[in-house]
Amino acid sequence: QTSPDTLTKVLETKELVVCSPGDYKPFSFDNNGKFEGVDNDLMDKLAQSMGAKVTIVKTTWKTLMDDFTANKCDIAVGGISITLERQQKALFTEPYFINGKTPIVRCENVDKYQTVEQINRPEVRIIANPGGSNEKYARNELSNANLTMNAENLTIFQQVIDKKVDVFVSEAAEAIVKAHEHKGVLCAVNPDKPLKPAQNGWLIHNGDYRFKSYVDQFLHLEKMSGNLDKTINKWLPRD
Ligand SMILES: O=C(O)C(=O)C[C@]1(C(=O)O)C=C[C@@H](O)C=C1
Repeated sequence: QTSPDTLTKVLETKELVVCSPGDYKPFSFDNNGKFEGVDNDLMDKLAQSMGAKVTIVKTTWKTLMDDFTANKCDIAVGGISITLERQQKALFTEPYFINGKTPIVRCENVDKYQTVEQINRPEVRIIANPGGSNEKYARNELSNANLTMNAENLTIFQQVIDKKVDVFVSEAAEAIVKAHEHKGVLCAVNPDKPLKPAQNGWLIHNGDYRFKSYVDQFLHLEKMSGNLDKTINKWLPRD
């Protein structure tokens, strides 16, 4: 089996095909059919460096690895946590964001849900979106809590606001964005000290070290120039 050569393909076709679930602010979210966020800005710039344009292929957290390994796209983005399980199926770029599991709660409950011990109890109603690391974390680390699965990520926050559930443990970046969108109503519990740390990266096809090296260098230059921080700050409110 020959290794994939994504760089040559993109240079020739002038198209960078990007998989994204598109349900996760600040990284990639579907804004009336247009995918926006940190990762989409960076994909536009990455494509531009190869004289190419981005085509988005929408995926889901459940189907992400299957869609990627079935070659539906050249690179996958959208706030993907770097995990060893995923690394067994594909390569990751260098990390570009430090993240980690962070409870999102109604603000009056911040003191109540500071630790895993406080959340992992039968009387605590938690919620999760299917297919990604949030579901895994809820099932593995919060197995004593009362879990409701919510088919899609976007409507979870209203369930917390409406007191249908008490805690959504998600990633720090999303917790910060949602606390900002629902100021005084939803709060992120210690987003700077996650319950479980994670870093985000992008998926590169197995064996394609040439493209990995290219994208890693792109990220390295974005970091050195300060542009990565600028792009993150554009989408991630700090208040
Ligand atoms: O699976 C992952 O790696 C993610 O970080 C994605 C994930 C999740 O864990 O489900 C994280 C935050 C968003 O709520 C949506 C999806």
